[in-house]
Amino acid sequence: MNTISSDTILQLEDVSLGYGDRVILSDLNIRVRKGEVVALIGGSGSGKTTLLRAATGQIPPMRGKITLYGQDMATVNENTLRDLRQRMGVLFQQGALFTDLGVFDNVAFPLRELTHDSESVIFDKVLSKLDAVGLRSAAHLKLSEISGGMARRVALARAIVLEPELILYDEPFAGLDPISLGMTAQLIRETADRLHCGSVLITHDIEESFNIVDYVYMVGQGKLLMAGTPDELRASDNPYVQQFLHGSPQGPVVFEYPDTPHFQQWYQHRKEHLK
Ligand SMILES: Nc1ncnc2c1ncn2[C@@H]1O[C@H](COP(=O)(O)OP(=O)(O)OP(=O)(O)O)[C@@H](O)[C@H]1O
Repeated sequence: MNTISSDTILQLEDVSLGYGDRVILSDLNIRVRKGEVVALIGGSGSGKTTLLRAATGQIPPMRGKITLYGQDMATVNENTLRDLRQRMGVLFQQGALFTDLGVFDNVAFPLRELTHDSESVIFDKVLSKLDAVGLRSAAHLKLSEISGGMARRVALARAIVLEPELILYDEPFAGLDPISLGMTAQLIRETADRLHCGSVLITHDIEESFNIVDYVYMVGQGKLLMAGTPDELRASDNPYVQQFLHGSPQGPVVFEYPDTPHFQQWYQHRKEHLK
């Protein structure tokens, strides 16, 4: 039975993810539709970046099925995977701009690499995307001449310049001042509405993201803790959800990295050497 509806862009069905034999997240059921902005929230080390890696085909699921644009990721070959990735924009946590290229050329890079657009088309597209992030008049600058927050906005312009069908944002609000933060949130919403693309937003910023997202998936304790609209999460009496939403240090959210046999092995080994 095909469980994918035509407007579904990304779907995870009963997916477990991890590295080697260590399971990080299990039994994930997630769906992102066209035009929808979805937030992925959870504590540090809960597996959010791991989930993004799985969605982009960088790591295979240990169990379950990941479908992107209707294609089962487990069955696609390298060429198809490359095509699928081209229809996807990713804004990584560390903006990952090319330091030897200036602002304009960084945003132009995907167009020059992946399209046959003429330089005059590229000129218009890049300036329009820089305009969208408020940096049109910074097009001529070198990366060494812009601030960290501006660099993140350049990275955002680059992530949307190909007008992708799915955009993955890894902590787009990190390191932004309150004005840039609000502007970036609005831009993410407007981009989704205008391109009718799906958007996945990894974030710790509950307040800002809840203003613009349609749906929230909250991960923790190795699983999906809750899925729902921002209002449903706010109304939830799940203690983990409440602790996370209110940023309380007391509660079920574990701050400590979990003890593992690998750590114990390393610890004993080190101790032996100290004797
Ligand atoms: N390449 C890897 N190999 C082995 N383990 C990894 C690897 N990458 C991440 N992990 C482990 O997977 C777990 C989840 O990490 P992940 O980066 O997905 O968390 P996160 O929710 O994005 O965290 P943060 O909010 O701190 O960025 C962590 O315990 C981490 O140590």
